[in-house]
Amino acid sequence: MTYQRIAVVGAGAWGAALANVAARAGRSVVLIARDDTAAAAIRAAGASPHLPDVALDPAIAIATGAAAAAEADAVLLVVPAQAHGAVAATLAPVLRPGTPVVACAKGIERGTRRFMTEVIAGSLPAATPAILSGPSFAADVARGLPTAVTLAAVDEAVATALAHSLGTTTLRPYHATDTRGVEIGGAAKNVLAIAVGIVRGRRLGASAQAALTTRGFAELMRFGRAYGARAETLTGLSGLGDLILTCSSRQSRNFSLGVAIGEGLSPAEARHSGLLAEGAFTAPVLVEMARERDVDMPIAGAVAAVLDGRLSVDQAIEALMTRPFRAEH
Ligand SMILES: NC(=O)C1=CN([C@@H]2O[C@H](COP(=O)(O)OP(=O)(O)OC[C@H]3O[C@@H](n4cnc5c(N)ncnc54)[C@H](OP(=O)(O)O)[C@@H]3O)[C@@H](O)[C@H]2O)C=CC1
Ligand SMILES: O=C(CO)COP(=O)(O)O
Repeated sequence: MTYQRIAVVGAGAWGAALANVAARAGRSVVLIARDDTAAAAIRAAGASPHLPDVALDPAIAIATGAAAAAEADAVLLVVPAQAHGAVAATLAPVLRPGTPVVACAKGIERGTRRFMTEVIAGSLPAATPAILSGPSFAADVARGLPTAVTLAAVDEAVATALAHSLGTTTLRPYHATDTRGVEIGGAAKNVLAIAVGIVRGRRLGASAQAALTTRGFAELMRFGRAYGARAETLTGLSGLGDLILTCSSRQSRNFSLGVAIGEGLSPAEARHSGLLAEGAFTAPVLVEMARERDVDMPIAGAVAAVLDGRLSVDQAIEALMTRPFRAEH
């Protein structure tokens, strides 16, 4: 089974890339921008202003307003994590019951401490929540470079149908049912990438970067286990895979935020780049949730403390390096 009519809600870098993916897979695609001004700019440029160098497939319809999603067989929700709930709620009056709504953001909702599929279930109780995550830079995906992601829904038939609807010879979606594992991997890796970026910016060396990425992965695994994820999901594309990508490339906005802080910008200055770094929003809530279940996450804790000014970069490094020696596992 395939979902033929796809609505992509959110016309930033990732929304534009996923709209191109769906069009390339032969689907009928509507890309829904935030407002008429944004839609007009996209139509004029033939591209999203957030991904200006990659042309949108001309077959993609550009629209505004939730009503444009009314005919959709499946919806990709591609706005920032903190906007998922509000934007999903606008779709409630128009979607048919049971329509799969795929969260494409990587984060945890602050305040409510909800994962992305929980946010969708809260705003759209009649929809079928799903999640897409994995190592995939929008620019690479939009250009048709080879990439692989995980697409999860609790009902395996839905996950499989979504994967068949979006998969092409350049984007391989692996289907899964562990939605919790997939959403935890995507959310946590952004926070850890900020830490590794700081180490790069401070020029602490490739060995330190590898150590921090690995110990970061241990934190991601501990958090995942405490919140019901399966280990094999966390070692898959949306956990380890995305962590490796995001902790090693300047293409990542989270890693780049860390680099800027490591090079000496204050967190406030570094966050003024205008680029979305989801890890900065997720860090405090990730740390709160870890504490709640007694999960030790010193690297994520250090990122949260640096971002909100409780620790300087040097104090955070010292705190991590002077922790008591312990067994690796
Ligand atoms: N870029 C990437 O490589 C990847 C991104 N992701 C994830 O996708 C999500 C979106 O990222 P990305 O597309 O890159 O971000 P961008 O900043 O490129 O785009 C965000 C889009 O969401 C819109 N938007 C922002 N706030 C709201 C709101 N309150 N209501 C409605 N629309 C809103 C923006 O509109 P406007 O332009 O008007 O502000 C913009 O179109 C993030 O969670 C990210 O982690 C996942 C994989 C890859
Ligand atoms: O999630 C991504 C790649 O998988 C994109 O990373 P950034 O949001 O850090 O740019």
